[in-house]
Amino acid sequence: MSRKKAAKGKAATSSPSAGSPTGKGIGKAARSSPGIVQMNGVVHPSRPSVSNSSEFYDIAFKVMLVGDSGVGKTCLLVRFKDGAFLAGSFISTVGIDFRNKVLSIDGVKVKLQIWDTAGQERFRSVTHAYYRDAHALLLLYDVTNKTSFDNIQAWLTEIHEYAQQDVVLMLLGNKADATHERVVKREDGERLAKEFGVPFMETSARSGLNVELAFTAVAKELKHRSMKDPSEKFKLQEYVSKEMKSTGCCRS
Ligand SMILES: Nc1nc2c(ncn2[C@@H]2O[C@H](COP(=O)(O)OP(=O)(O)OP(=O)(O)O)[C@@H](O)[C@H]2O)c(=O)[nH]1
Ligand SMILES: [Mg+2]
Repeated sequence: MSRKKAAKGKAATSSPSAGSPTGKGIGKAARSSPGIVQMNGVVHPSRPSVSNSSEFYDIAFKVMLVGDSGVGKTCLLVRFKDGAFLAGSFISTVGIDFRNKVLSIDGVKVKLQIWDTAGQERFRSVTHAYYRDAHALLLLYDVTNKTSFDNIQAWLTEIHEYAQQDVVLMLLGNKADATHERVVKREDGERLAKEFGVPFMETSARSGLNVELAFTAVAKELKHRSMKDPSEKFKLQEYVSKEMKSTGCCRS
């Protein structure tokens, strides 16, 4: 399998027309710059990147982070990408942003292009434009914020409306480290996820709990789907449950 070179992540604009992950935007990017084109649900680079990144990859996918403002989407991405926690004052995302990360999954280099959306209502129309090209969605709520949990149903309705039917979806209850402020029990998250048939785990961008696992599980599922190898059976829900059990509740 030939290796492609990953473009380095950089801030995107709040307008879908520039650096857009939409079909239209991709087409433009692929023509005018080292970009990406979409084939059979898998994103391939149109040609080797000329960016300053040295990371090669075999297959690439788009993953979108969604959920209410303040649930920790940006912090989760920064924790995954840089292994750090963005402490201090809360800077709400404007429009949309993205970062790339290449993971090695069973010997295959899987590039995740991770889109960090703005949770604020006023940017919702921007987010809508990006859904259709997402291969996976990580839907977050904040275990210390009941409203963010109650809004999950509305997010799921929106996902049904705008995302691909076969999008890989996972529910994450973030800020699991905040024991004293917790208002949503883990069982409540589990119940909701079961009701909607989506894999679930609690995470913490602060401690790193399950952050790697969440992205790896999604990358494994996407890689499995794209390879369509019948000898290799992979079930996202089972993988998540097994990984969670093997490390108790609290893998970091
Ligand atoms: N204790 C704790 N705080 C967190 C965690 N993740 C994020 N935070 C805090 O929650 C606040 C919001 O985090 P962000 O990542 O900016 O939230 P967001 O979902 O990106 O918000 P928008 O960009 O407005 O949609 C910040 O003050 C973070 O420090 C976590 O895992 N634990
Ligand atoms: Mg943000």
